[in-house]
Amino acid sequence: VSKRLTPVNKIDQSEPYRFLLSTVHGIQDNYNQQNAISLKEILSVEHGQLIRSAQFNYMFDIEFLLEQYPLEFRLKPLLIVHGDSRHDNQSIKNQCSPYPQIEICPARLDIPFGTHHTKMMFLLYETGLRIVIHTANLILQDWRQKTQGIWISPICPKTNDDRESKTNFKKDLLEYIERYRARQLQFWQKTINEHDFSSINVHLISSTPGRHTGPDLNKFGHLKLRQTLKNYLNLDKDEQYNSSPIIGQFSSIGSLGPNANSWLTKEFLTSLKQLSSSSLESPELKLIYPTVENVRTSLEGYMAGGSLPYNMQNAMRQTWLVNYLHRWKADHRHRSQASPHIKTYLRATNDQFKDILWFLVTSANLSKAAWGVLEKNNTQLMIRSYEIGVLYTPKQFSKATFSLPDSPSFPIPYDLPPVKYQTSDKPWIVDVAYKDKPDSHGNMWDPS
Ligand SMILES: O=C(O)c1c[nH]c2c(-c3ccccc3)cccc2c1=O
Repeated sequence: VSKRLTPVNKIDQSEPYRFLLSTVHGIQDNYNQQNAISLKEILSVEHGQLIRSAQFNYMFDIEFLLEQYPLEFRLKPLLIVHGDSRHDNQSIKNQCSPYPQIEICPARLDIPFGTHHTKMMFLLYETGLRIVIHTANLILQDWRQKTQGIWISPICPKTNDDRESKTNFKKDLLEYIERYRARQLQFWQKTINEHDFSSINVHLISSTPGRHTGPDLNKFGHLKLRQTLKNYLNLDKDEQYNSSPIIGQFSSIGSLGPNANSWLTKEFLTSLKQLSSSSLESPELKLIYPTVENVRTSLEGYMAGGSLPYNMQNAMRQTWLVNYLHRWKADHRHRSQASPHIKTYLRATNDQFKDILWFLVTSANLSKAAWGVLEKNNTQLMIRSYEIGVLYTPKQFSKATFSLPDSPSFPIPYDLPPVKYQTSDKPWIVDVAYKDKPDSHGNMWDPS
C-alpha cells in the first residue's frame, strides 16, 4: 500500500462534508483529532502563503486573534467586519489602532435590536481563496471549552471565467456582501468573482437586516431556507417524509410570542418542513437547548451560561416552549460537557434518526431577529440581524439521504434521538441566580 507522501491535514481529511467542531481543552485528545480543529490550525501556514484576510464576527479580542495567525502572517492586511453600534465601534477602534495593517468595516444596523452575528473568514492565499463559515466569536473563551461548528471550503483557485457552484453559492455570497454597501468590501467582491467556486457543494443560507419583499422575499432568512429545501430536496415519493421529525439546536432564544402558533410552528416550522412537494402535516419539532444541569456540570461550569443569554423576561412569557425542549447530549463526540455555542437545524427521515434529509450549521439562534418575521400579509420578511450558515442536501453528494451508518457518515455534533427535558429539568436562564448546587469548579451563579 503506497504511503501518502504529503500528510493529509485535518481539513482535507474532513472531505466531503468539510464540517468540523472546535477542539476542546480538557477532553481526551483523540476526540480532538477526528473532525475537530482549532483557530490556529485553520490559520496555519500548512495551507499556503496567506496574502490577506477578512474576519466577520460579533465579539473580537484583536490581540487573541492576531496570536492565532502564524507569526509570518500577522502583518498581512486584515479587514475586521463588525456590528455598527456606538459602544462596539469605540472598543474595536481602540483595539485596532496600534495595527496599521488592520482595516475596520462597520456593518450598518438600520433596524433596532439587530446584531452582526455573522461569523465568517475570507482567507486569500497565493493558491486561491478559502471561505470559512462558523459559530465562534473571536475571543479565547469561545474556542477553548465549547462546542462550535465550522465549515471550511476548499481553496478555490483563481479563474478567468465565472465558475459557479451547482448550489449558486458564489451568487448568493455576492448578494449577501452587497447588502453591506461598504467600500471596504469591494476588494473582496472582486476577489470572490475571480475565483472558481465549482467545488463548493453546500448552499448559503444568510440573513441581512431589512424588510425584504418582491424579488428579495426569498433571498434571506427562513424563506431562503424554505425556497432552497423546495428546490433541492427533490426526493422521489417524498410524501413518505411528511411527518419525519425536525431538530433545532441553538444557544439563545428570542421572544417567540404567547404560544407556538404565534411564529414558531405557523411560520418558522412551515419553512423547516418544506419538501419538494408541500404537505399540510405538521412534523414533530424537537428543540435542543442546555438545561441548568448541563451548564452546571459543563467544563466551564456556570460561566458557560454567560454565553447562553436566554433572559428571564422572554422565558417567563413563553413557558409553553419548555414542552419542545431537549437536553444537550453529545457523548459520541465526547462533548456533553463542552457547552454548545454551535447552532444547527436538521431533518431526519424518521424518529429512529438513522438517516438525515438535510443539515444546516449557522450563526442563527431561535429568534425572529435572526430568521425574520412575515409582515404585510406575508408579502415582506422583516429581519433585524446579519446571520450566515451553510445547508447540506443529499443530492449535492449524489445521495438520497445522509445515512448515519454510512462511511463516511455525516458528522452530527450531538446524540440522536435527542433526550427530552425531564420534569426536574429547567432551561438555562442567564439572569437568574443558581445557588443551591455548586458547579464543576465549586462556584455558584449570582448575576445580581
Ligand atoms: O454572536 C454571538 O455569538 C453572541 C451574541 N450575543 C451574546 C450576548 C448578548 C446578549 C444580549 C445582548 C448583547 C449580547 C451575551 C453572551 C454571548 C453572546 C454571543 O455569543
